[in-house]
Amino acid sequence: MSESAQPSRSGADPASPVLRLDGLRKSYQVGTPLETEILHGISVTLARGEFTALVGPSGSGKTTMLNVIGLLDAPTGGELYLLGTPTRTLEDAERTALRGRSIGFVFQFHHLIQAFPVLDNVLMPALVQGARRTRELDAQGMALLDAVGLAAHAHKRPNELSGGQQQRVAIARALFTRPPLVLADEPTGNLDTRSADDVFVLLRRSNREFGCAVLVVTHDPRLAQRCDRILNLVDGNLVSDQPVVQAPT
Ligand SMILES: Nc1ncnc2c1ncn2[C@@H]1O[C@H](COP(=O)(O)OP(=O)(O)OP(=O)(O)O)[C@@H](O)[C@H]1O
Repeated sequence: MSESAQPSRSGADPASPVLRLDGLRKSYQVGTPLETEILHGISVTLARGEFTALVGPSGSGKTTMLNVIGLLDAPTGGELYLLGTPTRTLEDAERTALRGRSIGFVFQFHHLIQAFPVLDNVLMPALVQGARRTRELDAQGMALLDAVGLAAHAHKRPNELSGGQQQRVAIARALFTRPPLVLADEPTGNLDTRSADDVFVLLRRSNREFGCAVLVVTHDPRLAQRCDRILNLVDGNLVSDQPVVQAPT
């Protein structure tokens, strides 16, 4: 995998943490004038290259937090710094551009486009940012598919692959633009134990070899223990932030 590794293309200040949340709040309007607050002022910093689990009971706000961090949903209070850039006051176009070059997403349901071959799915983040389809781009996609062990499947449709293989394609897609931050929302939630392990190992390897910070939501304590750090969210509050002491591998 390291052959195709490249430095981050974000161009942001390399000294700043990849992510800093400062009193982040998120409310939803559930009626008029009823508003319900889901995230109650979260402050946390993720260093570059850190591999962090986000755990917590169902309904505690993990997906909400990931969506806000991913600039898919706007916070209602506090500030979110991505690579040192405060994001609250960004215009939509600036926010979209920052998201595109800084964040890779891996969801529980991989959201691959079934109408396109696997390789095209991997290239998609670059294509939607306006990259031209060239041989070089294809070669980069193939190198990444090779790295996730799926080069032989490049020209198949995603639904010809197993669930675990499709999730590995989704990881290759998330890594294609070499984002400094990868957000993964229960990426193994839909997989059997063995495929879940494979996907997790791949995320870990990507983190080590590409140097991207990974924030992964998981309900699986076994997987959380394989991260560098565990954030525990309860009722929209960060109640603990613990380093994980790794057993030697
Ligand atoms: N668009 C919305 N409008 C109103 N309330 C919402 C909205 N999205 C989420 N919520 C509420 O926010 C709370 C947190 O939901 P969220 O999906 O973030 O929790 P979670 O920790 O990811 O849960 P799970 O582990 O079950 O996926 C829930 O009470 C949910 O009903």
